[in-house]
Amino acid sequence: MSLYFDAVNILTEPSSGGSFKSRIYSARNLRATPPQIYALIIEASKWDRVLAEVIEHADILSLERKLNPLLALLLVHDHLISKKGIAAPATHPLRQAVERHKVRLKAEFTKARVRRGCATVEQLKTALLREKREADGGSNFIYPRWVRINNIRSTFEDQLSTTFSSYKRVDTIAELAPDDDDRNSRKLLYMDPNIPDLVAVPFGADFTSSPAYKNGEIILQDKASCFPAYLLLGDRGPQDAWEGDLVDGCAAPGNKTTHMASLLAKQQKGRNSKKQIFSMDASKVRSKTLQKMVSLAGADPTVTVLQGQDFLALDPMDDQFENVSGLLLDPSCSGSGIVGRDDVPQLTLPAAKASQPSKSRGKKRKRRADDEDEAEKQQPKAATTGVSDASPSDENDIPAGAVDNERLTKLSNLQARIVEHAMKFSNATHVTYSTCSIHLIENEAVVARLLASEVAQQRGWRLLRRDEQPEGLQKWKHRGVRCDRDAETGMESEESAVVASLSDEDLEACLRCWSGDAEGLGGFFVAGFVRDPQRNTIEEAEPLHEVDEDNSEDGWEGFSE
Ligand SMILES: C[S@@+](CC[C@H](N)C(=O)[O-])C[C@H]1O[C@@H](n2cnc3c(N)ncnc32)[C@H](O)[C@@H]1O
Repeated sequence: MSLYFDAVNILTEPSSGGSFKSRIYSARNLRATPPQIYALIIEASKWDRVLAEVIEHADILSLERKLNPLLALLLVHDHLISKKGIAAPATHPLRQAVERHKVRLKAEFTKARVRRGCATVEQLKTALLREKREADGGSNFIYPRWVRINNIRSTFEDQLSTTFSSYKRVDTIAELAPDDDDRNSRKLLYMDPNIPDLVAVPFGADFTSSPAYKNGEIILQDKASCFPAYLLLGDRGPQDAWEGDLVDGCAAPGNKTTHMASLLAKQQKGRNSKKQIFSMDASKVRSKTLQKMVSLAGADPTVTVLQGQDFLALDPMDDQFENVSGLLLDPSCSGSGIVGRDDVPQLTLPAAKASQPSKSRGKKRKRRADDEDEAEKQQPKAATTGVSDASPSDENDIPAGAVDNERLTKLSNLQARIVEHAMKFSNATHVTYSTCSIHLIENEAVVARLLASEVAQQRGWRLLRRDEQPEGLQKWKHRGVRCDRDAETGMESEESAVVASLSDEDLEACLRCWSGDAEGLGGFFVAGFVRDPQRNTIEEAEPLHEVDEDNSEDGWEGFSE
């Protein structure tokens, strides 16, 4: 019986990140084996819609007060579908609670099959998969697994002939959508047309035990997160490779730093790598992850990690940074673009019934205290389960969730300060600013503020136009918006509280990603700034990093540890 309680616990506890399978395999205090629990949940999720119907029509939740909807669904699954039946002794009270109703359950199961016009149980299984797919909204909302090939340790061609050698090429993201029950084992590969060295595979693909992943030859990084480094370093080759130093000012856990290092390695093929990237994070704890990622990617010769370094406390006039020409800024944001891409199966549960006098009430039964108490504790949490909170992406330090206007304003103030600071580096010519937020106040509005700022005006910073962007990004069609988008309809909202005062050309220069469309991404924003290196009128710049007490985020959880 512990199998069913373990499965219920796994499905109802909050997500702690990682794939669903890895969470089961790393869970503590399980009494059943992880393969048994995983198989039960995956199998039950294929039949959930019909089982919910059967349980409701047989009315067993009213009759058996020890059962809750999720537990009933798992038990009835094994009772009706599994060859071995319920994995518990025949005398177990919960097994009896189901088997007492076996005639009714079987009759309702047959009726549900006939209602769907299926002659056999096999046909019913296929019909249910189709129903589930349609209920999931078809193939438009695909979040594949994005894999970036790390040029420091490998090449695109090497990976195609090793890690992905058994994968079949597909031409669209939609083809990566689950169209059968075997989604985790299908080996399909989509080559991304916008970002070099990036591929997508079906979400369930697990590389964590592959040599390429363990050796840092491939890095699991979402497509949108690859925009900033590519926007900054572009399509250069050995002839016109990036020459100056680079700064990643808000770098942990290090996806964009290692992407910059990979792009440099590709551009500088054959030449000795030298320290060229200063990568830092204000959080000491996150800096440790940053250092680990840099080492795993083989980027130590190129990257100097400044652990626990506040970017705002760097002196842009320091000799150390004299050769810095490009800066990538991906500061803390609301994370409102992060999508919950948990692969936990979504189970449709039978409706819970108000407890009615049970047939078994009053009968003296040997009490199985542990199991029965546990069954009572495990009350249903929702009509469907397996929907855990969107876990924060590793990249974002602030968990996604409701954010109020005051908080958004504070965030945008800090974001603008960080990019303005970057614009002060004496020989900087390129800066990128990005967020995984969908809010205009953190995106186009920050860009508008930056363009109007004193440092941008004095030093001639302007946006990198669409026609100047790397080829792959010029092709990207989702551009800046003037008003916030309505979360429901996706249309620009006329009532948007913030309106970005940017020209059409400036909006074209901004790149946006949206969740819920056919691109397979979450919400993301990035803009590149450039300036003419000859224009340099700010040597006597204002004092550094004056903390504005009103807007100070120092005491605010999320930025500091
Ligand atoms: C969105 S995350 C960066 C993700 C990272 N760019 C990547 O791609 O893996 C923002 C990071 O900025 C750091 N941060 C925020 N303010 C900072 C500051 N003033 N100086 C340095 N790091 C800062 C946070 O600690 C957090 O790790």
